[in-house]
Amino acid sequence: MIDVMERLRGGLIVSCQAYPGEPMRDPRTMTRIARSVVDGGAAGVRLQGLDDIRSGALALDVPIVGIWKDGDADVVITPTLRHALAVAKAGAHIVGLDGTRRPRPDGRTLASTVAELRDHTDTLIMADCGSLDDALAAEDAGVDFLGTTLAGYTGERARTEGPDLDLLDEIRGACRLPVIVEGRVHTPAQAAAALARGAFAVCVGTAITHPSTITSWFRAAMDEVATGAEARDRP
Ligand SMILES: CC(=O)N[C@H](C=O)[C@@H](O)[C@H](O)[C@H](O)COP(=O)(O)O
Repeated sequence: MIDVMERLRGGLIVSCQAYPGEPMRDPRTMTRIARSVVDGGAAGVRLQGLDDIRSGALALDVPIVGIWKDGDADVVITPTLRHALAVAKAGAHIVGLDGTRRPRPDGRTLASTVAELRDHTDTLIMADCGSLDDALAAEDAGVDFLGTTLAGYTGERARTEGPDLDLLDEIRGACRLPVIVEGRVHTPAQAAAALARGAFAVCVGTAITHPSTITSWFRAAMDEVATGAEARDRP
């Protein structure tokens, strides 16, 4: 097994996800995107869904953070032990799962989910956290990585425009586990700043792999100019 932790240290993880109903939601397409980001220097990828993970595991030689988003409860990222075991079996080197303190759909605690995963697999575990209290609880539960993935999405913290680097500082001040900064890293400068502030690795999704959102950013900026010009031209 590749030394997953060392290969990700200081690296860029690229999240390759398309959402339900989107044209790129297809394992072959996502695997091609994943191969492209690896060509560009990604140290690892984050893949959603068992088919994407299986396909990625065959085609890539970088660590895969696997998640399975399912259900319509609050907890959707690899919400139960069943999902986590399936993600590991599909070939993920790291199982990414909801690492918040919210109730999980199978009624298990994060700690018992982690313990069962340890008993049945040899994957590493990343907890997607939304606050410092989540990170402290996840560290106690025995995970390997803490992610800022859910900062701004659980009601415990404001949704910052860029990555929540204050949360990175707070977690680093209180926890000993490596922290992966994920969520709203939209520019290379933000990724570099996260690393400079002590992130173990940085995970970028939308800004690299979600063309419709990126396109909308360009449109919005251009529309502002067009609107301003119209206003100036008005008699
Ligand atoms: C909150 C949530 O459900 N985040 C998801 C987790 O897998 C993805 O939708 C994000 O794209 C991913 O975390 C990367 O973040 P960003 O796309 O902002 O770079």
